[in-house]
Amino acid sequence: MKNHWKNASIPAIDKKVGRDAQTYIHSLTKPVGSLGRLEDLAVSLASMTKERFPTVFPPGVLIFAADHGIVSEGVSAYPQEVTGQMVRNFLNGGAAINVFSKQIGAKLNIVDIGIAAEINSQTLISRKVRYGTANFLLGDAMIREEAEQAIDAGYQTANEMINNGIKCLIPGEMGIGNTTASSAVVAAVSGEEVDTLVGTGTGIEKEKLQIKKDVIEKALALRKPNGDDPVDVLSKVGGLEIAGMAGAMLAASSRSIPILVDGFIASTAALIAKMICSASADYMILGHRSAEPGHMKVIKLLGKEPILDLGMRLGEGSGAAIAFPVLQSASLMINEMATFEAAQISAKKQEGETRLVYK
Ligand SMILES: O=C(O)c1ccc[n+]([C@@H]2O[C@H](COP(=O)([O-])O)[C@@H](O)[C@H]2O)c1
Ligand SMILES: Cc1cc2nc[nH]c2cc1C
Repeated sequence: MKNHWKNASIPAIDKKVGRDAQTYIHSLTKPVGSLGRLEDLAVSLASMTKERFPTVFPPGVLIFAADHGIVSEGVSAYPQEVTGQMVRNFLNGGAAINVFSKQIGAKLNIVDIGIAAEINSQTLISRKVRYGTANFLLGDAMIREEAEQAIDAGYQTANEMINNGIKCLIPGEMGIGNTTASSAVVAAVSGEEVDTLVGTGTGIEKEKLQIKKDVIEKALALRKPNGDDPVDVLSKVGGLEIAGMAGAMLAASSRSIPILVDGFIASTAALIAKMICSASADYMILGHRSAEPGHMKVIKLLGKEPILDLGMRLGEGSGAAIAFPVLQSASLMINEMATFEAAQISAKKQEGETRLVYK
């Protein structure tokens, strides 16, 4: 098995292009700094793409779907079959991410990286590593080679979308039980108390929440993942879609393509990608803050401020897709606004005044 991602090299972001973009933004027809974080986003996009006039269109939404053996411990509000059923919904165009992908003009690809069922479809990309992970309370979720293979599937499928012209990657996921796997992964790599990380996921009741916390604590004690080894953590308590998204992020960063990161599960994958190669994080922009409590911790570890905070907790890449128009505004601003010089507007502020003065 070839692991393409192991040979990847991630170029440094170009801070000089970022500084040039910042200077140029100051010459646009608006009071200095008045577009707030939109200006910072434009500078980040310039440094990532190495283009003074960065483009993020078209975006590509790449969804990884997989199942989780841990679901048999009663940690989700929904049965395992919903993963495959929702994938059919994606293929039929009826899910939230279909609607939002269409709204933002995104290309949308769905990858079966480990659904515990057979789905026959021409449009589903089949990169099944195994039929769901094993119940990680009873044994490792998967073997190390499978985690590596899943990272590679993500790396390759993202590279294909980039070859086909996407300018911004939105990795998404579908996997009943994956908030349990993500909480376990974050606890393992951060050393944070499980109690502070675990949330209700798809909407479990109080009693189930306690079971979920106990299951994760017991599993971490039994599996003993090495928090310094991201592939070990993935294989012991992780998930195939988390590995796939991490691989996709490694691919995008190696190609200087900005990554718009979704909620708790996608951010957990971002953390894994960052552990594999820290330079990958320089290409990540957080789309939104999920309602899942563990996301707060992951956001802190990634050291970035999410664009939106809408109380969303759907997954599928949906929060990032919703944030995409903001990123697009940043790109269009620097690409299309007139400079003071071109519009013949005096750029000089009068003492105590911020109004523009027309010549
Ligand atoms: O992205 C998030 O922040 C998020 C938070 C809670 C739930 N989800 C979605 O819900 C599923 C996992 O929830 P659960 O309760 O089955 O672990 C999975 O398909 C995710 O896409 C996603
Ligand atoms: C219906 C449904 C849709 C989802 N999309 C992402 N995770 C999900 C979980 C459920 C249960």
